Amino acid sequence: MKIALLGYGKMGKVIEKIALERGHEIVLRKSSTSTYEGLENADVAIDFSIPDSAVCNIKQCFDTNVPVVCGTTGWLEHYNEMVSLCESKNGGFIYGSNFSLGVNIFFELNNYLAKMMSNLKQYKVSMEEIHHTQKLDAPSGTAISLAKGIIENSDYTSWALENPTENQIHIDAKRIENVPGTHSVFYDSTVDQIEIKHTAHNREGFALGSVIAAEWLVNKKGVFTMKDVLNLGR
Ligand SMILES: NC(=O)C1=CN([C@@H]2O[C@H](COP(=O)(O)OP(=O)(O)OC[C@H]3O[C@@H](n4cnc5c(N)ncnc54)[C@H](OP(=O)(O)O)[C@@H]3O)[C@@H](O)[C@H]2O)C=CC1
Ligand SMILES: O=C(O)C1=N[C@H](C(=O)O)C[C@H](O)C1
Repeated sequence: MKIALLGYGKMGKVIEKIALERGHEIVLRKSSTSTYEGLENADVAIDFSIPDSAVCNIKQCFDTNVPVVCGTTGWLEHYNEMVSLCESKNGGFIYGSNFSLGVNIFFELNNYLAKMMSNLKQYKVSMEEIHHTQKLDAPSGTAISLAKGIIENSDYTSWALENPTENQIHIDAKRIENVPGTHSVFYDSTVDQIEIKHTAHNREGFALGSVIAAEWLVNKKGVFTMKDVLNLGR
């Protein structure tokens, strides 16, 4: 499979290593200063760039008729627009806030726990995410997905980084040198605390998940998620 890497930073380089190990070929390594030359030869593109460039990169893939897996976070206000564009251009598109298998299982666990806790009003939910200091967006895309899962299964209505109201989920976004990504969900009462937590030890899980998603997306049309790729059911 011929892969175009849109973004060749910390993630792009780990994705390249795993893609080569799995027998794929890299036909483009795009950074902020290079062009899209080579994209037209790709079977699939994998975008791990920056919040400000993701939309432009995705559009370029649709225009070039190359299916695209996007792991870049911090651009979600344009997600619905990209879904409509994908449908109108008959493209292939997967966005995932987190491509690791562990986090995708954690998402399911979070939904289940939120449903169970929804009638137990003595517990108050909150979240913490910890990432390296180079991260451009806060809260993390993963934290936003976790909050969405809680909102869909409870009476919480939105999230807030500061001064949450009664119906808002507080997300504490911490930045600590060299942390690849740690997410916790807490339910606190006056007598105890329940905590679920996912800790990434390195970036390999994210990268492997994105390559598996790319292998799955080739020759497919439509908008999908990691849940489809991993066949985790609806
Ligand atoms: N979904 C998931 O599983 C995961 C998502 N992420 C997300 O992936 C993104 C990238 O993370 P990371 O690799 O750590 O970040 P880095 O800062 O290490 O790399 C970003 C790369 O994007 C490049 N870039 C900037 N502008 C463009 C552009 N217009 N087109 C193509 N590339 C461009 C940069 O190029 P230059 O060097 O020239 O500036 C750089 O190579 C982030 O949004 C992060 O949140 C991260 C890990 C897992
Ligand atoms: O920027 C990162 O590094 C990460 N970003 C993703 C996010 O915003 O959730 C996924 C992972 O936690 C690492």
